Amino acid sequence: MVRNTVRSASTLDSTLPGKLLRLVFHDCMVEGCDGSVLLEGNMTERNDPANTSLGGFSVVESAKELLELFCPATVSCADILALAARDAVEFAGGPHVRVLTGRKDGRVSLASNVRPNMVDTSFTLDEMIKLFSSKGLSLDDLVTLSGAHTIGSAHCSAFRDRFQEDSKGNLTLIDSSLDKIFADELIKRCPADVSSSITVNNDPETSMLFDNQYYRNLFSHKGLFQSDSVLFSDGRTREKVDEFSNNQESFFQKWGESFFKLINIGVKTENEGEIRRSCTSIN
Ligand code: HEM
Ligand SMILES: [Ca+2]
Ligand SMILES: [Ca+2]
Repeated sequence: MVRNTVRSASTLDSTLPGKLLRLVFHDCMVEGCDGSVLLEGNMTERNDPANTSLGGFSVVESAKELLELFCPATVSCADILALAARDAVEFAGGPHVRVLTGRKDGRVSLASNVRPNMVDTSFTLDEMIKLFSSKGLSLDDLVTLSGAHTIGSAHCSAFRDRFQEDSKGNLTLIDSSLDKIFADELIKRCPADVSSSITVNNDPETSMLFDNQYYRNLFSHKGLFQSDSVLFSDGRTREKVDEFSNNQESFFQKWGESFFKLINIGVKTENEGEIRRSCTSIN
């Protein structure tokens, strides 16, 4: 049922696979993979600036409504999210990977929990390594999971820190790790006074396809975020980038392992959680 819901929604809206994949990442980093990111309310995780550009919530809710009709109180929102992200990757051309189920939904969702647990594009490699390892994710997992940026898009503000605005309102590149021609294209699409709704493809070459193009882009200095570029510029991660850019099979195989680790972070069982009736509020 989750699969069919994701398939039909993604056929109508091709931006959904990227949204669903990002959504599970933001769920699992905060309070574990427990659907905490789905809860609506005044001070919930969704209100933190890192989460205001998240999407795909309605797909999770549609799958939930269907499941509640056919097997009430059985499938958690946290499981739906993990399954939906897995299917989204597959529909975008990526590998099919296994997902275990049995996650309970959490009852806690606090905006103040997001900042200390979420990565930011301005992070150094050391900061990213530290945060990932606190979730049980290794350096190789970081390189592999960053490959998610082979699909989806980003708002102009997400990479604005790579440019500086002069007194006339013109942007200039201040980050030498970015290709100049690519930077000019980004400035054209995202001038200083750009509307906050404008987005740019994460992968300028194959934005709809889950492939290893992300790693090739890093080689040609076309990583969109500073946190992407650093994976190529730092010797500790460059070797994996090199391997994945030359060998899609190897990326797909490692993706299965790393994604499996991601969607099992801090899983709640038994009385640690519940099976929500609706994904946007606790029972
Ligand atoms: C390692 C550090 C990471 C940083 C700093 C980062 C940051 C970002 C930012 C700023 C955006 C753009 C959001 C927007 O403006 O709408 C984005 C998009 C995205 N991220 Fe990441 N991300 C990271 C890792 C990951 C991981 C591990 C995954 C999943 C496994 C992921 C999946 C995605 C996807 C699929 C999108 C596109 C979303 C869409 O199309 O709506 N990211 N990321
Ligand atoms: Ca969570
Ligand atoms: Ca791609």
